[in-house]
Amino acid sequence: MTTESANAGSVALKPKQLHVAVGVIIRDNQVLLSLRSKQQHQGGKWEFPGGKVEAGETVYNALARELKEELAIEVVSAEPFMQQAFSYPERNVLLDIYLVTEFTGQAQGLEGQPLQWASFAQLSQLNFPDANQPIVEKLQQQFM
Ligand SMILES: Nc1nc2c([nH]c(=O)n2[C@H]2C[C@H](O)[C@@H](COP(=O)(O)OP(=O)(O)OP(=O)(O)O)O2)c(=O)[nH]1
Ligand SMILES: [Mg+2]
Repeated sequence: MTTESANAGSVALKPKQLHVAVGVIIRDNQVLLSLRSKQQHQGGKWEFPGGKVEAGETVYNALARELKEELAIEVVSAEPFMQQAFSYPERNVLLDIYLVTEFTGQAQGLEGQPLQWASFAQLSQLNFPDANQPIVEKLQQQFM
């Protein structure tokens, strides 16, 4: 059930929360990042690839679908890492973050987006959406 339908009919509607499946794709101690296009929300910033969970979809399935659509990779193995809620002035997000520890295929920016592999230390130097700060910190604590 989406947040919206769960709240349908209630008096005080909660702000809409967008559920997002996010993949921290790790290979050889590096993480795959994708540049959000200028037209997107939080455009021009680096992201961990992923996208919105659709109605009736598991987070894992959403993650696998998005990584195939955006990067042409097939998830073989992924595990939950953390959840991060964040309120931007214009929307509330719930990031459902998975570690993608095994995948097949060579990552390409299928939507024309630049990609880069970054070390865990390099993550501190890059511009991410504000919601990502705790994710970067936890990754650095765990993997550096
Ligand atoms: N994928 C991703 N989204 C993030 C991250 N950090 C962060 O705040 N977000 C936010 C930005 C967006 O508001 C939302 C993701 O939505 P999106 O619009 O990119 O989702 P999508 O891939 O389904 O995109 P679209 O087809 O609607 O263009 O989550 C992140 O690291 N990765
Ligand atoms: Mg996306």
